[in-house]
Amino acid sequence: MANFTNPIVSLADMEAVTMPQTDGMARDYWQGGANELITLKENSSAFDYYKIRARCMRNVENVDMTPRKPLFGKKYSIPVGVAPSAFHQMAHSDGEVGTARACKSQNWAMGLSSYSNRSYQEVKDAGEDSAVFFQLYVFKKRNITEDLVRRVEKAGYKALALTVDTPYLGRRYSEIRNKFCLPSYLGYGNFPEKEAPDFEAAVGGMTGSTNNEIDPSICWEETIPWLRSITNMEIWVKGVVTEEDTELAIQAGVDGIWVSNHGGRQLDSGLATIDALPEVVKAAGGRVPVHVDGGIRRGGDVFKALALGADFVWLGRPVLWGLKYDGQAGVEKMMGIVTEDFKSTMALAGCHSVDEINPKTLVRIGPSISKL
Ligand SMILES: Cc1cc2nc3c(=O)[nH]c(=O)nc-3n(C[C@H](O)[C@H](O)[C@H](O)COP(=O)(O)O)c2cc1C
Ligand SMILES: CC(C)CC(=O)C(=O)O
Repeated sequence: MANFTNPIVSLADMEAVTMPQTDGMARDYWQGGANELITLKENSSAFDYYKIRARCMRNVENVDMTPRKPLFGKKYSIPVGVAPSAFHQMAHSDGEVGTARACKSQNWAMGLSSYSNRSYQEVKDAGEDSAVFFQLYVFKKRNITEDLVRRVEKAGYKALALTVDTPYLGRRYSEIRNKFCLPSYLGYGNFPEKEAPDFEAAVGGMTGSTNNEIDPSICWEETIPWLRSITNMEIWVKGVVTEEDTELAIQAGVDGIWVSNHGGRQLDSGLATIDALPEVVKAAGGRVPVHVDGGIRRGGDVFKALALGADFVWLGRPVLWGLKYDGQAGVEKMMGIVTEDFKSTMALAGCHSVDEINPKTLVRIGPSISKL
């Protein structure tokens, strides 16, 4: 564990103490985003436009944080999970296995990145019922993708989270400037040696080319039916932010929608996800579950996303801060902070259960959103 003197009481504290002790290349990779970081910053700041309408005198001695609906038949502790992010061994030698152990011990759900350092099998063994989503990038070499999908299904993952906001990597200036590359002692856990994706070459965005390039031609008509033809896992799409794509996704037969802008790492100047969420929830109309990630750092942020209709929310960067802080124990500490903060928000807002967190518990102030 790094040497920290002050108690860590918020995720902001955890970020503040871990980042200065993180090697520059890793720090830029985790903290960075696309272009001028407008969407990255607004993902968090947009939460402040939503204010909670607290009810009082409601006997909140007991507060139940269990999610509204089970996820893949399981009741997790809280409707908050670990979003898939690449290369956890840059934060701690246990990598994604440490993350998975924390998820299992705290009964949280976890998504694993295609680009994990530890393998999908090691993570499944460590996380068991917590390791549910396998985040999928479809590669130009479809045989590599197909083989991977079949292997993760056999390992027991419940769903693919097909990332649909990354036909090319966003232009992340810090990664381009410092020529981001995976340290040579780390590997790509999910691919046999000869098929390892060449991520470094993709860092230039559209100008890059990779060994296993992400396929920019994926589309509703072709890709969802193709995935259906090769797997019985559920197929979710991660990166939908509009009502139009919500409808197309449902028409294509997806099992769930994950509202995301990749933590502001892809298209800059896209809407903050908390602002995109209501239109997706409305368009989905209860036909499929809707999850969201992006900028969630406080119990109040979780509350607001649930009030706007999300069934579940996911955390990206805070997991890396936790891993950096103290491996599995650091991730558990991060989870403890979020849990405590969410419980406190529910109680102070007068909600006994997640079911009571609905749009009436919120108002939005500040600049309004209108379509042109
Ligand atoms: C360092 C890093 C790596 C990521 N890698 C992936 C990835 O491999 N696949 C993916 O779909 N999303 C990836 N994401 C995006 C996350 O899944 C998630 O959408 C985002 O981090 C949520 O925003 P937050 O970090 O503000 O919580 C990554 C995010 C970060 C910060
Ligand atoms: C290896 C990358 C493609 C992982 C990713 O999605 C990201 O860095 O945002």
